[in-house]
Amino acid sequence: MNYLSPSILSADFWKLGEDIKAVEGAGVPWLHVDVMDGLFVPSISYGMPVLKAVRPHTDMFLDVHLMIEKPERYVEEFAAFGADLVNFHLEATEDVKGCIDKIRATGKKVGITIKPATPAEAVDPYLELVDMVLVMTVEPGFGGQKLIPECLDKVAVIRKMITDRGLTTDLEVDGGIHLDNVALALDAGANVIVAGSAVFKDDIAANAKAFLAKMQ
Ligand SMILES: O=C(CO)[C@H](O)[C@H](O)COP(=O)(O)O
Ligand SMILES: [Fe+2]
Repeated sequence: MNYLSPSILSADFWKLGEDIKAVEGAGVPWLHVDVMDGLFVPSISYGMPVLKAVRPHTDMFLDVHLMIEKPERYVEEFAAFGADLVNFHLEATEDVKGCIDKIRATGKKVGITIKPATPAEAVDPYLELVDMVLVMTVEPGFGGQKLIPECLDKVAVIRKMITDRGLTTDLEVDGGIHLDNVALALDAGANVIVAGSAVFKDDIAANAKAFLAKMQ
């Protein structure tokens, strides 16, 4: 099953609710929430208050991408504020297993994320423990960047690991995905597609529907 997860990082925060309703109305199942701390990545986005504000107004699956140092400090709070899945970066913590366990204990789904320079093999020891692997296809920190094509090779490697072990782990790509390259990501083995700047511009519902049509 394929899922589109539009990133609200590129939404218009003056009318965030309206932008979210546009994608929900188009039939989009997931929503991607990027949290940046200005330390793990060079920018600061938003955090719990935005998640808390959005949660009561949508049934979409809230896919939270933590780009923060020592995520174990906050994963329980993000779960409590309405995340359905909490993704954290392997590079951001010295205790990956402990962080997975903390998220698991909240009853929410667990995702692990790797930056472009981190090899696919880094996820190997955790594959049985998580619901999703997120492969960054740009350097985390900003929306609107260009896809790094080599990252799709890692997607193919991780999809093979998942298949070989008989797992049902979701595999997400994030960064620089547009209508003209989404097929490459799907072909590499991704089944969850994040798109920010390609969705939250002009006619948002039409953009979302165009992605959904390419993802069936
Ligand atoms: O995690 C992210 C940035 O660190 C965003 O989810 C990502 O960049 C989405 O934006 P776009 O589709 O415009 O590249
Ligand atoms: Fe993201």
